[in-house]
Amino acid sequence: MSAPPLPGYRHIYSGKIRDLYRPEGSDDRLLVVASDRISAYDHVLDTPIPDKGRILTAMSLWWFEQLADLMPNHVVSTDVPAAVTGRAVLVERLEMVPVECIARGYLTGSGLAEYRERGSVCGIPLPDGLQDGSRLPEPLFTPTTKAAMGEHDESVDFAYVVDVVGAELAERVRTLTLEAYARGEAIARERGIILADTKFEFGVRPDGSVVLADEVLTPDSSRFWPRDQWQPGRAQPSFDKQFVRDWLASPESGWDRSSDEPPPPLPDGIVERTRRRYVEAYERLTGDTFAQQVS
Ligand SMILES: N#Cc1c(N)ncnc1-c1cnn(CCN2CCOCC2)c1
Repeated sequence: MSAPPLPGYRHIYSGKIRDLYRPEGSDDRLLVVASDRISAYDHVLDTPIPDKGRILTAMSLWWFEQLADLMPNHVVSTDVPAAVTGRAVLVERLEMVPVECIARGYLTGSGLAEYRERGSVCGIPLPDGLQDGSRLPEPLFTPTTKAAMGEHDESVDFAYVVDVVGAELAERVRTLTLEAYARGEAIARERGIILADTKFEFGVRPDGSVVLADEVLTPDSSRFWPRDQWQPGRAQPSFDKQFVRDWLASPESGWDRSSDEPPPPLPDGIVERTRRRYVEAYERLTGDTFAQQVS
């Protein structure tokens, strides 16, 4: 699903999963459009997951509301072109903070690798004996650079953030990151989902206020684990992507993950079961029914 042409909007950027447009004649608004694309093993798959863009857009909007008493956000309107209805949001154009603001409540992925090498994550020392999936003594602010498309973000320490954006803004985004994560983790936990870690992006308004931007607390910006299967000491199953990962790693796919070959198309059954996991995550978190659009 490539970025669709939208009359009245100029396409300005394509990420792995989402696309950015600017409304013609406006310099203070952007349109963020979520596709049905899904990534796995660092590849964007050829097979879309129907409704994924709509489900994650609805989930992000719901999270913005859950966090609205803690911080302002960039959402302006969901009155968007019919071609992208339900999977696009009109937002304030902000001066983006050039750092990925990551909160970790659990140790895994690159954080675990750094811990095993140095006993710390982003320069923050951690106790001995932590395993893959261990809950951290307290959530950590573990920022990274914003790498160019196709490159990997690099972990940085808080001093780097201070150097890049100044002490006041660095403190502010760290505080907001940890507050938003704590709120999200508590809400998700009550509903059977562990939010192991998440990535926020912030922007700054002309008046200097710091605003929550991008998407928030979705399975694309966070690790979602089923709480009832949490077991430190091993890789945790992904709430949303495990069917895809397991099939791609199975002999049935015929794919060699270590090769340079792109992954094969997904079977219909894997697509449908994955779609249902996104719907389940949305309905568990919000308590609402996801209304599939009849296009
Ligand atoms: N959100 C937002 C936002 C904003 N409100 N104001 C100015 N710039 C941005 C912006 C520009 N790029 N990105 C990186 C993430 N993108 C999100 C959309 O999809 C593509 C990737 C954020």
